[in-house]
Amino acid sequence: MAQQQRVPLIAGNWKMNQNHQEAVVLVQKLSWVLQDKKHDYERVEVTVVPPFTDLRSVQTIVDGDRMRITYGAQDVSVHDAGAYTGEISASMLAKLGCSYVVVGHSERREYHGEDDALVAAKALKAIDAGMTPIVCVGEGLDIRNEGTHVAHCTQQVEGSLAGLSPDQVAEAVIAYEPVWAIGTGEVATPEDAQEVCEAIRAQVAKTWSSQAAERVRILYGGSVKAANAAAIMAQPDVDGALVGGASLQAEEFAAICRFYDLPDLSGVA
Ligand SMILES: O=C[C@H](O)COP(=O)(O)O
Repeated sequence: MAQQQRVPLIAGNWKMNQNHQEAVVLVQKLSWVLQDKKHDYERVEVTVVPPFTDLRSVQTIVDGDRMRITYGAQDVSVHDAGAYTGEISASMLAKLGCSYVVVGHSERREYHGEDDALVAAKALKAIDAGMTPIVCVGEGLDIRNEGTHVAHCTQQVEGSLAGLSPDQVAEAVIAYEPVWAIGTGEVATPEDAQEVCEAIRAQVAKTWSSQAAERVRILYGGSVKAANAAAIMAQPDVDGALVGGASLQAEEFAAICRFYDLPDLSGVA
């Protein structure tokens, strides 16, 4: 399905890296590099997803310097307030100016036992607070080797967006991240990324609406670098990237954000 009016989104998930002082330096550097290249944020949206402890500092620098970079959080509580030690509510994140909240990242699913129902509840909390959830799905190596990865991912989409209306799904972001490609240097081929992103869009059309399918942005994540971004982003159902390791280097991340300037090296031996 053609990309049409979907504005690509490049999101940098810093994971548990960068203290609040380092965060300010990294955001400033990213902004400078993009400014230097006259980056058009209407053409490609750029967001960073720092640890919770950095958000206030990132908010201050983004607002103070009137940056066009947006930012988000890596997780959110399903609870609104109260005795939930260690949890952070959606309203707290909204108050910090977060535009996005990543939910259901494979590291949350694996290390914190999060299932699709919890992920859907978190997505709804983010939406209720005025933020956009980036809902992550993806298969492990065993499922990929079995060849059932498409069914696995479409089922995860069904479960992880359960309860959202077609309009809410249209405004959401889905990230397809094959677990075997995260932080391993093992990137899925552009065709692998397209296969699953296309199937996810078809599933959204079937379960929600064709309009939601046309509007929802679907990102690819897993060892995205400047060297492979152009080929991945050229796929018709890939609307951006969720970038981990490479988002910690301002120059590299800025190059990914400007993927349309990069050569497509996929055919080069
Ligand atoms: O959220 C980001 C993904 O887990 C990808 O991480 P990576 O780019 O380091 O493979």
